[in-house]
Amino acid sequence: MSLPKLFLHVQDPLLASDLLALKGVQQYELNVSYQEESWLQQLAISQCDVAIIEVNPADGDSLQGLVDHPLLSQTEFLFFSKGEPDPMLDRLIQKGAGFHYRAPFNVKSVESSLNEVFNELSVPMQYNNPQASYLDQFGLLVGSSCAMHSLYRTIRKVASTNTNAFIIGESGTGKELIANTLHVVSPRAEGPFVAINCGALSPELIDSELFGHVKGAFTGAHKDHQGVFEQAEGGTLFLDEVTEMPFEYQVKLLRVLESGEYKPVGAQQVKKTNVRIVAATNRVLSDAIRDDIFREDLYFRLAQFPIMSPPLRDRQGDACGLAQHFLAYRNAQDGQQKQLSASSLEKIGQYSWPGNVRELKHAIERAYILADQTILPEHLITNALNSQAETNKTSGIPFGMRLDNIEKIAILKTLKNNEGNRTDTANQLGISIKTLYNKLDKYDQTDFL
Ligand SMILES: Nc1ncnc2c1ncn2[C@@H]1O[C@H](COP(=O)(O)OP(=O)(O)OP(=O)(O)O)[C@@H](O)[C@H]1O
Repeated sequence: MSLPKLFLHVQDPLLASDLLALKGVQQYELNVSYQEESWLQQLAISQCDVAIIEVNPADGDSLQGLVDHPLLSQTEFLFFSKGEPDPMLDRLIQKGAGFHYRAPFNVKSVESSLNEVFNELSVPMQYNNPQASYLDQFGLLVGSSCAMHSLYRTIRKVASTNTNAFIIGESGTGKELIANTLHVVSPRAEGPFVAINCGALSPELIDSELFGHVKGAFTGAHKDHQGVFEQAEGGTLFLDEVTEMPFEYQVKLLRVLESGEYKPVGAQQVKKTNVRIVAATNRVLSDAIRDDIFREDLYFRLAQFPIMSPPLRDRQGDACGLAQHFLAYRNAQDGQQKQLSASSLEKIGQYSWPGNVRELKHAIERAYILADQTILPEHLITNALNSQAETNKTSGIPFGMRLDNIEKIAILKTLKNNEGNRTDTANQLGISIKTLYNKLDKYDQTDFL
């Protein structure tokens, strides 16, 4: 396994030599900065896990540029400064960038930070027991790759603050799980975690679903109803697919975020809200803003802390580990001993998983159903992996297969065919989008962990 990478941008020769003498530094692959170039640009290219930066007055642009840069969440920063007040640096530290050491420096205290990060990054990837999961877990997330450890550190940093977070990533990468994890490791963990899918809100009831209503507010309002803001009071409100919220409601949401107040439909009094908002989207945000699908001002309100959810293809080694993990949990559920053959694991490792963890999880679920004891490559049904096998296995439905399994396969296959588009999938299957969401939710909750 390659070594974690450390970026060093230090002008003071004494400080540099003290740092270079640390054992904690020597265990990394070292990238020393070209002093004449912006350290942010160099870092964006070298993609190091840890960055030691000695800040000087000429660094304003780099510090400013880092505030909304994905590197902020991917890299552990150790800043060194002379101690003169620097609002931009303060802002970065508040956003969880890492540590700020002020002169005179005690470089020995840097050692423990470096060791901690190094240990997290150097997880051995040994696979030995086919009946067990061997991946690391943080909150509800499973994965041992560097990308996942970087994500765990980011979540830990955001969790301790009260800021809103915006999770950006492809469909199926685990954005809801990240939001839930952020909640359970935060001081709000005792409070509720409430998730809504902004794409599935019914247009007639959206006000009431968000802000609640009082008895008699409209025909059919037989009793008071709590909206999601009230349900999530003291906890976390997860706004999934926030970019799909109707444009006019985005203004309402923005107002609530700005004022911290909302009014249930038909109520006289406003209510104060105390929730952390975590939003998510799998859209390319710049496109959504440009195409007037999503309001830029709302984006800035929500994205106090952007969190990137890495695609599965960027989590080295995790695909096989997750397959093993899902299978181990499924075996435990049914008291079974099914195993993945070596060639199946090889295929899993080679495939790019465009549908990410969801696709992998569903592939294992289907393979588990189809295989007697050993899961062979032909049991692993995904369009790209084995389209011929898919046709054979699912067009001629095996005798005795449970009806709910047949339904599941039909839904997942149609979803896959529509590249994840739920509206088209629901239309083709002749069910409402709400029913589709309910069924997908049910699969996610009952399949495995
Ligand atoms: N790191 C992980 N460890 C374990 N399970 C995971 C992980 N990431 C995702 N999953 C599982 O994959 C499925 C999809 O995850 P999730 O719904 O959180 O993805 P998403 O990014 O929110 O998808 P979408 O954008 O389509 O809503 C879920 O069943 C979830 O439990």
